[in-house]
Amino acid sequence: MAAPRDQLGVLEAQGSSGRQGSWGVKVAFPSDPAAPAPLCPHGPTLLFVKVIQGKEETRRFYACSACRDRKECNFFQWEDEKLSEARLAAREAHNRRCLPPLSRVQCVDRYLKFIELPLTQRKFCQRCQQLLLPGDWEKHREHEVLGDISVSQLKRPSQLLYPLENKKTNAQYLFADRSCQFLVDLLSTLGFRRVLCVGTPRLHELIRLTASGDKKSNIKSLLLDIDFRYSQFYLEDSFCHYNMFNHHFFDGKAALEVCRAFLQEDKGEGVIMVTDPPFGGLVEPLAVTFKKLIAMWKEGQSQDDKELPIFWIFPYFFESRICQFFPSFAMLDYQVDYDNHALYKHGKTGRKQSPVRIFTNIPPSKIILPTEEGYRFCPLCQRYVSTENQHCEHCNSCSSKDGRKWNHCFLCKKCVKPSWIHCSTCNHCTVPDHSCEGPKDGCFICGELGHKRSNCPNIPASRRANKAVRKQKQRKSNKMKMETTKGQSMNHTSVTTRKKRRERTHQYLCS
Ligand SMILES: C[S@@+](CC[C@H](N)C(=O)[O-])C[C@H]1O[C@@H](n2cnc3c(N)ncnc32)[C@H](O)[C@@H]1O
Ligand SMILES: [Zn+2]
Ligand SMILES: [Zn+2]
Ligand SMILES: [Zn+2]
Ligand SMILES: [Zn+2]
Ligand SMILES: [Zn+2]
Ligand SMILES: [Zn+2]
Repeated sequence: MAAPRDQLGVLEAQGSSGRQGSWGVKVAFPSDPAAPAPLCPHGPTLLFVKVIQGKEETRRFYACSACRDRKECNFFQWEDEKLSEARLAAREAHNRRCLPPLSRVQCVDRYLKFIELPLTQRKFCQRCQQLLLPGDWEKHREHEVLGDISVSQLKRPSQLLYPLENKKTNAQYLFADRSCQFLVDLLSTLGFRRVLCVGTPRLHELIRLTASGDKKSNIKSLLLDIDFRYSQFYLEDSFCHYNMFNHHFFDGKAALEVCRAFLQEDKGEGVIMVTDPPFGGLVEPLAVTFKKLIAMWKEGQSQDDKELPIFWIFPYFFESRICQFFPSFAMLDYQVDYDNHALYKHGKTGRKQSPVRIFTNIPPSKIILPTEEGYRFCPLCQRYVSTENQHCEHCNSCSSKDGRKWNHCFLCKKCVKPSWIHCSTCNHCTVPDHSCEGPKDGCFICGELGHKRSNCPNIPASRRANKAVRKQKQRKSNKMKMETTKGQSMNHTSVTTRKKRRERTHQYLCS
């Protein structure tokens, strides 16, 4: 039974489903909305439908909401499939086996014991990604163990833990200091007192660090993340093990109430949600989840017309898709940089321009972008824009999306990328080396003209990034091979060990 699971997300961006030449899967609505979705270890599954050439297949199926790779979670069930009692029992047993090794309460208990230990007894197993109490030492004797874990290390778990970079689940790309500091300063300038961090562990820790160091900016933060390792470092009121694709709290009602209380404190005043989901994730289930968090915040609100302030960090080519669900959102020009993403990081090793932006319902006029990093204020648009993003008098806006100067096309009546030309056969602007023969010569993925499969905005960013990273790695590896022949040997062991270590930790965390 082949589940078309790996194609998830292809149809997602820009609402491309239904176009000729497209294929993939999209989220569907259950025929019976009252019937609960079957559960996988990551909570309620989502209903998907396969779409080929714009046509939805009739048979729909449930699959994991969080993992876009069957290797990570292989849940599959046709919508109309009836399971035997035995299979249902086996599934329940599997879900139970996949529970984290420790309950939330046990984690907190261990953490409290750990911080009581003298420095010399505070150890962290790098292989198991776990803080060790003296009773655990023997079991980890042969593992790589870090000693003398200081309080400042405990306060920066995102630096102690290695990022889970598996693209199809965690895609844990951590903010570069510059972007993280910018966000913290901005939140403080805007006067927020509480931040609900959904999938932003590094921002969460920087907010807490800033608050403990500076009494004037005493912002509180609550982290919701699927990465269970973080539960070792926080008490119940500052971390919830959570799945943002189905609004599932792994620790049940108690955790949900922590989140509710956090959102509704001070009658909901002074709180903002900041989220940076995995880029390969589907926008629709995320939007459904965020609307549930908004509703939770609204319950505690007296004024109906207010909106929960949100920063949703995502690549710019998802603009139309995000605005479809949140019409009041605007995209800021600020380019968010990451530490561990070869393409989305600033400077020499990354490309200069990160495609990741902030989408928000806070008026852009209130958000000051740093002029020393190449932003300027446009008095006509009443917002900060990239310096090269010039105001187009015909569009009456600073129209560039990617930070470069775009050119106005009078025939298309809009600004277009600088490399594009107006093709009189196609009757619109597009890349110069296109073929004018119609949809079959357009993009293989979405059928649109103007870009090729490799640049399709409908491929999740992560996939494209992967490809570019693979290319980069290939180049590097070719270079290394050349160097090897010059007498150097490659260290295969370290790569294998790292891979094994990751697999083991993944078992510990997710299965
Ligand atoms: C792109 S990273 C963002 C990290 C952020 N840039 C930072 O530095 O704080 C995505 C984050 O979302 C988390 N995540 C991935 N899938 C998730 C899910 N289904 N539910 C909740 N969190 C998830 C990852 O563990 C990771 O921390
Ligand atoms: Zn799952
Ligand atoms: Zn260990
Ligand atoms: Zn302007
Ligand atoms: Zn224009
Ligand atoms: Zn044109
Ligand atoms: Zn043409």
